[in-house]
Amino acid sequence: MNDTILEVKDLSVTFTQYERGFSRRTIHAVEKMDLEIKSGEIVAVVGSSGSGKSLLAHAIMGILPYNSEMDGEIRFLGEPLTEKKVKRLRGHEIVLVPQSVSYLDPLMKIGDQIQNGKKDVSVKEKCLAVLKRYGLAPDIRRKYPFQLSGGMTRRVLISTAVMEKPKLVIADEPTPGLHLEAATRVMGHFREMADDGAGVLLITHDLELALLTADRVIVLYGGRVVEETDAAAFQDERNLKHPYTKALFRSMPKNWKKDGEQLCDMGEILEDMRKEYGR
Ligand SMILES: Nc1ncnc2c1ncn2[C@@H]1O[C@H](COP(=O)(O)OP(=O)(O)OP(=O)(O)O)[C@@H](O)[C@H]1O
Ligand code: NI
Repeated sequence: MNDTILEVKDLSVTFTQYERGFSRRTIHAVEKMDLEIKSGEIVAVVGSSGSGKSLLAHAIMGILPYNSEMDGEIRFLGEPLTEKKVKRLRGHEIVLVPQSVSYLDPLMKIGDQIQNGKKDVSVKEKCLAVLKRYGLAPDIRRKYPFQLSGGMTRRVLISTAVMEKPKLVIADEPTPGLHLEAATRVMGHFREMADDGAGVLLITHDLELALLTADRVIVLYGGRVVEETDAAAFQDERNLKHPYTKALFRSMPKNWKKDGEQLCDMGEILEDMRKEYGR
């Protein structure tokens, strides 16, 4: 059985900018990215702001901005994921837990959003079961997005995503604004989805949180993969190869030196990176 859910090969995303006069500039926002996710696996994608994380997610979902150009190959369950195909699978077999809570319609009740407008008894029952699973009370269905706390909104976004037992879950920064306990619980929900057979792509700034649950970690910088490793490698810095990954390792609070001495000069590493990657 082929248990590979997603394969991304040589993915590039570029933007063309027109500057004053007639000069044109191409921005290589994602460059020759490769990755693979298997059933049952959580792959964390980490990297600083602007490293191409959301574009990777949007390329897979088929929702890149109109002014971008994509190159490379994306395969889902062994078959090319064409524009037509992803449109059909989106919201069912392939789901996005979006970065922005503005994906919820402010004028639509939560229940209608989770049920995608469907009123059948079976869909309603499914909705109630999913709400229960994520610790939300049934009466949340009658509320509007503005009536929810940040943590509840995140759980609603996840509930919406899992209504149809997805095979691929892409979560783009699912935990900002959540306190540690709530964020840890969200990580647990992704683990459950993976245990149900899904492949999970978890995009985050928060490496420490990702390491609670991820199986593998892909580190991005400037639109490129600089390192890919088992999550377990992060137990010891010596397992990590790239200076940027080492810097991320050292920036995790648990690895701070007790006497306050800085273990590395992050500024120096970033300066080297800028030289190497041109940004
Ligand atoms: N619509 C656009 N037009 C032009 N350039 C864009 C556009 N969207 C993204 N980019 C470029 O691609 C880069 C990567 O964007 P992306 O949203 O993938 O970053 P990210 O890693 O998700 O960052 P964040 O952590 O802030 O969400 C940006 O820094 C920007 O240069
Ligand atoms: Ni992003």
